[in-house]
Amino acid sequence: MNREIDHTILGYFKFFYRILGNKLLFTMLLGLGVSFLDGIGLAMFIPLLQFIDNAAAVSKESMGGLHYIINLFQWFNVPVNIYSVLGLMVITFSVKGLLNYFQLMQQVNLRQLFMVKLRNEQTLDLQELKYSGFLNLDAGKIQNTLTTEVSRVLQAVISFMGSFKGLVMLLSYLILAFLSNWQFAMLVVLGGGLSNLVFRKIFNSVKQSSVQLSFKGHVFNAYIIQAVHSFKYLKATNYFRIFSLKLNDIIKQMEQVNRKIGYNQSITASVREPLIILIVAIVIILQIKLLGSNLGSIILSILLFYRALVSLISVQASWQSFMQNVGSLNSLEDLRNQMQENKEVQIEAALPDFKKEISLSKLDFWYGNNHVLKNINIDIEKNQTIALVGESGSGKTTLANLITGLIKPVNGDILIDGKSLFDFNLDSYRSRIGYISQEAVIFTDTLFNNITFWAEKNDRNLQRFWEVIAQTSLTSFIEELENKEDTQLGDNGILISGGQKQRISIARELYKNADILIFDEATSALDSETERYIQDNIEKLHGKYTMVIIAHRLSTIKNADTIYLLENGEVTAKGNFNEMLDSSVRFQRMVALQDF
Ligand SMILES: Nc1ncnc2c1ncn2[C@@H]1O[C@H](COP(=O)(O)OP(=O)(O)OP(=O)(O)O)[C@@H](O)[C@H]1O
Repeated sequence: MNREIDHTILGYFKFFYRILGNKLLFTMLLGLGVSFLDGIGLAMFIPLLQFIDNAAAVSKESMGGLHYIINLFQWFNVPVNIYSVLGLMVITFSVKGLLNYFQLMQQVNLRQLFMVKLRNEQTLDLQELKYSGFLNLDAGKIQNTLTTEVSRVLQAVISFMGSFKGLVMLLSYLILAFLSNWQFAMLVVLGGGLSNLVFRKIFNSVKQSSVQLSFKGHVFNAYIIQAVHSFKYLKATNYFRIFSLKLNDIIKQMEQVNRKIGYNQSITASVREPLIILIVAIVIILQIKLLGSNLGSIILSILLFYRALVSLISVQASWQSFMQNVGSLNSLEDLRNQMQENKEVQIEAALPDFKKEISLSKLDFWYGNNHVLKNINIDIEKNQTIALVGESGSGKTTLANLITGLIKPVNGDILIDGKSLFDFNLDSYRSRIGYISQEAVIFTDTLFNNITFWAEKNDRNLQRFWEVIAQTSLTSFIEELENKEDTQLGDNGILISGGQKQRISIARELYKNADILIFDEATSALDSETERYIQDNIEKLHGKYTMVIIAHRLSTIKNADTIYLLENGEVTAKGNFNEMLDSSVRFQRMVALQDF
């Protein structure tokens, strides 16, 4: 179900409530309690006024409706004296402090919970995303949303709660101010309301900038990913200079938006106080000149308003901070919607053990208008090795993607022991697949974890680890390393060659003990000698695993049980190596070109 951000206060509340549930309400309620106690504490100043020297000037008239507070003391049979009033004040502010402490602690817990929930939700969405959906998503957007935007959403929720707390404080002071002198209060509130119109315009502009900032962040991240990924190429060709110009440009654009937000913040932060003081000043003059009140009668209201104004400033500051980050709520929901629309539907029934064969039956596949695979019929018997050959773009990788269930055929079916693969849980099928691709996959972790995929380091697993290391001729390489299997690989690890990376990738799949091994140009980065060695090892697996080998180097597939020649998405010849040499002129030419 698609979720849209409803840009109203209730809409924002619903968004945060969906993630935090009643814990959000509880924290807000604590905030309410703090504000309430603050109001009560402040109200204690009123009886205190009775004890100042000129008690007559600040008597009943100056307190307006608040003189009832004094009656309250009498009602509870507490003598109204300086000790009882001060004592109550100390108690009220102490309880307020305690409640404030709980509220702040709760807020810390809430932040933690919020980040964990959001990040886990996003991780799950990414995990459940289907491959075709992933191809249509922008990598920059994914990265930016999962890192920067999530932090901005956290800032947004903190500012949102801050605004609420400030608002409650503001309201409690306003109520006290109204009780004290309603005419004065009315005029100040009117002036305050008018001043808010000015801020409203600025808030809207900040909101728009916030959305722009999210978008620019996606683009920036996409460029950064490309710069890191293609660093070698950009460096070797001196294209980095031109690429940097593009990066500089987007950095400049982001900074312009940030600057606009900053300028707005500077204006509002500096204008707020003088504007409010101006309003109060006008109201005081109006009150004295037009309504004929004396200053003594509004002194209490001024005190209350002073506190109310401090709260108003804090509400406005929190709201502005919320607006600066509100664009991230859109990004988050937008990406979430895209991921949900492209979620892979997983059927519960796990695939039973694969016993006889995988049949690709009358498969057709299109990428847009490009008819990439046409009426493919291939049977892969258990523990047999098939090879897919053909020129670049003939559809070999697409076929491998179909076999792994990463993409679904447009027509036809993939049958496992006669049953459609798509009637079973695809993850249960993929758990049995080992995929060794053209680009070796290495994670930033130790060699042991890279190969065992974070298995527990016990004797059994270590023994298995060294077995697959031997199978992939990595033993001497690892034994020469200072930290052996604990050597760090990946970005911050040691530099390893393309061939070593590929052997590590192969070792990982052998460790996994997959049923079906798919080698997509897996030995392309190896020198002839290592290739032969690995080839011998793959040969040793022949008959033990079901293997699909995609290879340009035909020497790699000499012993495959069946070779399929793909031309423009069609199988134009099949057979073992010698049969292919006899039957396919195209295959003969390919072999001749490779100087066997
Ligand atoms: N994600 C994609 N979106 C659109 N078209 C694609 C996509 N991936 C591949 N194609 C197209 O599908 C066709 C087959 O590509 P595929 O990668 O399967 O070929 P291949 O035989 O594996 O090539 P190579 O040997 O160069 O890896 C090509 O025309 C390619 O342009």
